[in-house]
Amino acid sequence: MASITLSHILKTYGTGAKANTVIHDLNASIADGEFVVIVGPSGCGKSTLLRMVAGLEDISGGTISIGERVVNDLEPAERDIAMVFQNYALYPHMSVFDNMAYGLKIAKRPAEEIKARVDKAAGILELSHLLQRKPRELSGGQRQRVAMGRAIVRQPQVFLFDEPLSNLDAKLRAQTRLEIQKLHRELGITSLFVTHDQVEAMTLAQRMIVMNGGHMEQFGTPEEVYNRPASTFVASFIGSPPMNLLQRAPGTPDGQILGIRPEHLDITPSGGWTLSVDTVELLGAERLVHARLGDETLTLRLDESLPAPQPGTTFHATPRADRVHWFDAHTQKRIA
Ligand SMILES: Nc1ncnc2c1ncn2[C@@H]1O[C@H](COP(=O)(O)OP(=O)(O)OP(=O)(O)O)[C@@H](O)[C@H]1O
Repeated sequence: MASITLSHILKTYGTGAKANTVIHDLNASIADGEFVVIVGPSGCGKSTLLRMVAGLEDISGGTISIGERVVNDLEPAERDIAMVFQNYALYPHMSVFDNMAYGLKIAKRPAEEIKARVDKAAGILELSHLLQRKPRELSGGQRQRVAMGRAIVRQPQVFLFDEPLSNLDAKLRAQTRLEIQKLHRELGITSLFVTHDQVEAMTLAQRMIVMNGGHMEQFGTPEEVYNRPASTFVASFIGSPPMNLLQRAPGTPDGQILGIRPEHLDITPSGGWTLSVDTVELLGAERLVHARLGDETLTLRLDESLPAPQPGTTFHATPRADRVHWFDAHTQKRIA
């Protein structure tokens, strides 16, 4: 196992007038054994960053270290990493056993050792009864487990996951998420996991890197990112529905933005803000009330058991004082 240190990482595609910098001076230290999720919208540079750690993409500037070694100029095979991809990348003509054993065969490990390592990984992943099948005879979730098994048998210092769950349906995704958590608890291997899904990020991460346009907006635990978002971008990217961001709510100083999450607004008989209801959505255990405050819109999340205001009516609500966030309207950064 090993730590990963990203120091002043820069990535530019193309040269001269066509140069396009997609990662800007990124710094992060991932501890030995830590599970870190890189999350952000499409095109923010998260796959590029992961691929640079893997050695599948050149590094334009800065250094990447795995443990004590600077790996900038090492081939992927020399970095002691294993990567799990979205499309599984299994060999269709090989059995599950051979797919999992492939890397060890290439590394010329003895046959007994290969069998022992594959059997152990198959046991952990509940694949023991499927070892003689071909990938086409497996479900999507089982294929993903084989891809993970192939990574485990190599006993790498670092696991890299590139959106490994995005081809699975919602139920399998949730189940595989739990399996990955369990696997990490058992093996404790330093892991970097890329996703655009904030729920996946919040549930899997010990710490998460939130990226936007090639910049790291925040690096923190899910609790820190949720409770103290570093910018309006993080505030609206993490959390569903997103945090309400209001520039003209009563009491908002000039040049500042008030942030309040939908669940942190309380309906009151009078006082506070006067809101007019646009629409109400029932989600099961809770209701979303979409309302207007002057010319701005906001959302409240209410327990389903509470009486909900009706569309077309007005009501009063008060933001919980200890849950209000302030951002600079110019820089969009959190005001301490
Ligand atoms: N080979 C390439 N040549 C030029 N530009 C590239 C290349 N690969 C990626 N880019 C650009 O780099 C930026 C980051 O891409 P990257 O694939 O890392 O984003 P991402 O956050 O992983 O997005 P997604 O979730 O859609 O995969 C994008 O603007 C993309 O267009």
